[in-house]
Amino acid sequence: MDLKSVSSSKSFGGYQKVYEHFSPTLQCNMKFGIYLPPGVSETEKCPVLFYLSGLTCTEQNVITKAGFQKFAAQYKIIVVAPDTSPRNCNIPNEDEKWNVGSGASMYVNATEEPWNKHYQMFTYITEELHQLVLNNFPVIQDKISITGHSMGGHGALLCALKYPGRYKSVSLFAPACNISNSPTLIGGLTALVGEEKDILQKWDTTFLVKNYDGPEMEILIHVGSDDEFLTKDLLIDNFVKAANECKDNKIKTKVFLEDGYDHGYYFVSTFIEEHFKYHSSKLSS
Ligand SMILES: N[C@@H](CCC(=O)N[C@@H](CS)C(=O)NCC(=O)O)C(=O)O
Repeated sequence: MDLKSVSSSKSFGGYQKVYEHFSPTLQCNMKFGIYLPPGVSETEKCPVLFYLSGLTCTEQNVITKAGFQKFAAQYKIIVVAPDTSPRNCNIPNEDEKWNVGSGASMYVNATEEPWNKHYQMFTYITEELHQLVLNNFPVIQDKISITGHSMGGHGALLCALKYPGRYKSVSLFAPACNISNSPTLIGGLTALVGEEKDILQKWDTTFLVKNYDGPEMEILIHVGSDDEFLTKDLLIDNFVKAANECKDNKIKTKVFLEDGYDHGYYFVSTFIEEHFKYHSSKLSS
C-alpha cells in the first residue's frame, strides 16, 4: 500500500494531512484528509471519527471550512475526511452535473454501466479506507465513530446501519435521510444502481432502519430551519418515524432544528463542537 503525502500542516498542535493512494476498489487515485491530534503515536493511540462530506465536496471542504481541528485536538480524536467519489475515470459526462457522477457517489456500490467499474464507494469507505486507516495510523481499533453532512449524513447512516455495532457513535449534520424520495439525489442514485424500487430501497436509510437489529444506537442530528434542502430532500421526519418503528426501539434519534441556519459550512462549523463533545463522551465510555 503506497500512501503518498500531499500536504501536512500544523494545526492546534497536531497535523492536518492529506494523502493520496491508488484504490483497487475504485480503480483510481483517491485523496483523503486525516487530522492527527497532538501527541498521538504508536504508544499513545486515539479513537477515530470518519466524516463523510456532501454533494460537490472533496476532502478539502470539511478540513478547510468546518473548524474541527481545535476540537479534534482537545478531545484527542483522529478525523478522517475522504473524498466523496472516484474522479478522473474517463466516464462520459462524469463532471457534467453536480448531483450525478463526480462528487455524487451517494456512498453506494454501483451496478449500472458506465459507473460500476469505479463507483464502489460503500465498499471503499467501509472496507478499503477503513482498513487502511486502522493499519497505518495510531488508532484504537475498537473506538470508531462516524459523522457526515447532507449526502454524507446519508453515507454515515448507511455505514452505521449496515455494520451494526462497528461505530460507537453516529452524528449527522443536515442528513439526507430518504434519498430515493429526494428530487435532488434520486437522479444520481438511479444512474448508479438502476430504477428498481427494491434495489433503491436497499440504499435508502429510511427503509433500512426499519429492519435494523444491531445494538442500541443513538443518533445526534442537527439541521437548520433555513436549510434550502430541508423539506424536499433531507426528509429527516421520514427517517425518525421509521426509526421509531424499528424492532425493540433500538434506534433513538435526537434531532435539533436550529433556527435560521442554512445548509452550508457556517452551519456545520457552528455545531461541530457539540458533535465532538458527543462522540468523545461515547468513545470514552
Ligand atoms: N447547488 C450547490 C449545492 C451543493 C451543496 O450545497 N453542497 C453541500 C453539501 S450537500 C456542500 O457541502 N457544499 C460545499 C461547501 O459548502 O463547501 C452547488 O452546486 O454547489
